[in-house]
Amino acid sequence: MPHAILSIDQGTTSTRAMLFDRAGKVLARAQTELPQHYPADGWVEHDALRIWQDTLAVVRDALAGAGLAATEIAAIGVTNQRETTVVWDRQTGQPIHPAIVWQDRRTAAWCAAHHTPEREQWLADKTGLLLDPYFSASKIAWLLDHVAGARQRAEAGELAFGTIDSWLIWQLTGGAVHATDATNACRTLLFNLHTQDWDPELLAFFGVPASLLPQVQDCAADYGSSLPELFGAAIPIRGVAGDQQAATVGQACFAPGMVKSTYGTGCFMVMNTGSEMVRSRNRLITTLAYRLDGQPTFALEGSIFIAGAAVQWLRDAVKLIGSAAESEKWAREVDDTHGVYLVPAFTGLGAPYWDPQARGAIIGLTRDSGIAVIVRAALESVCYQTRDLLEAMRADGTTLPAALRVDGGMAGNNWVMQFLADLLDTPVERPTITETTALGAAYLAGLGIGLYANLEEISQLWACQQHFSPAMAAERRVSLYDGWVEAVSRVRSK
Ligand SMILES: Nc1ncnc2c1ncn2[C@@H]1O[C@H](COP(=O)(O)OP(=O)(O)O)[C@@H](O)[C@H]1O
Ligand SMILES: O=P(O)(O)OC[C@H](O)CO
Repeated sequence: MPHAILSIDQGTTSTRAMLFDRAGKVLARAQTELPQHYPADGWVEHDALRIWQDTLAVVRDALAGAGLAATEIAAIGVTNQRETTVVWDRQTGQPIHPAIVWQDRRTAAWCAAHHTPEREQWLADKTGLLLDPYFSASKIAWLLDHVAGARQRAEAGELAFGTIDSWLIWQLTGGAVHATDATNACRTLLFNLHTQDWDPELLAFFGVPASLLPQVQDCAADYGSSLPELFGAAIPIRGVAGDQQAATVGQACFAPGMVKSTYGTGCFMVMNTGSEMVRSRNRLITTLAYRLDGQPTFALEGSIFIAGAAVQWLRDAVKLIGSAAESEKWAREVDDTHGVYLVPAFTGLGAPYWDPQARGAIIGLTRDSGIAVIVRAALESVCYQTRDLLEAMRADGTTLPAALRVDGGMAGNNWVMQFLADLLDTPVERPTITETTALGAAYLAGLGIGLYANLEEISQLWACQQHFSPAMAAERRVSLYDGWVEAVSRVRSK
């Protein structure tokens, strides 16, 4: 059997293809940026056909880069930005509207109008989620209500819904397979974590006809094969997971209590809770880590909307730095921010606050506060927000991890990783391969095609590139975090 695995990683800002060998070594990669469309305040859209064309292009580039033919690829793994919603015509394969992206807030008023404490509880009990525009269901309902004729066509069975994984699988298989995996399904607000299937009561509440929905499968399963004419030969599609769940697999967080934290534009922290569906009392999400052989493995997730984006803001909006990497040099220039805190609530606050009305602030400025202090405060804010999530997990009664496994662009900043270890009083570990999202999808596809016998084999492949040990005095750690809690309280709207 061929030993290379192709991973398609369709993210919010880019589409990439990576080829891995069985040991997880990168053989080739190709990437292209994805344009963002903001047609109205709070609206964010993607061109779904462009996503498909970009996917074809990066896969072909990666194959050419590695000098491999499609016949030398054992399987395809697909991972994707989650929640983003596409509805298309089953006959023509044409989307009826641009994709509505996870960040899109157009259904905020609908969610607010339907919010009652009882309903929040009902939804959380079934789905582990909150009634928030972030998740797919209200986006689907919006499309059915605002695109002319869409509701009748959906009821007649003419339309299909999918998150980006389903959309790409449909296109890759020429419309033969309309499927999604359980980790993507559980981000829609339509999927019942207990029954592990679509829930008729939820479909009725959101007004979504069952005929729109893809079949829900395990993360390592048979998703058909790519059409032979696309890449020169058919390639089996055997692995699928949402990007944060794929990163959890790529980080080999397979034991309960293991946590990975991904620092890209935002930060997503996922704690494996095993077969136990831990219900957060602190506004974390209960979600799936993965589902294999019909067995769900659950997780607690905290989502922070602004992490690396705070560094982009320093670079692009206020122009204090010339590059993201330069932030590290500035942070090392001062030994303290002397009470200055930057709360990057640019788009409200995510977990555990869920406060869409909060806005950002810099607090505690004096005449001595220069560029270094402000840059350092921005980097520190990412660590304080991570501590907020760990505190919420601690308050939910989970055992805190022995070490935090990190990845994503910002994990390359050694100063941030050391401050993170200090502030959490927990070791931070950065793996040799930081493209853990693509790697996780490749591992799932490898499991699906039989290249790996089990998760144990995969966990042997994880290797630490750098370990950051906590070294801060307890007193300082406590007083710094107290200052952050006070700073957040000053920007909150409720
Ligand atoms: N050395 C660095 N220090 C701080 N932030 C960084 C550094 N390198 C990259 N970043 C930040 O990481 C983000 C890019 O990470 P990436 O994982 O590619 O994100 P995404 O997949 O969300 O687009 C950017 O927001 C950038 O500002
Ligand atoms: O594409 P990313 O890496 O920004 O991840 C997006 C998340 O899946 C949204 O829930």
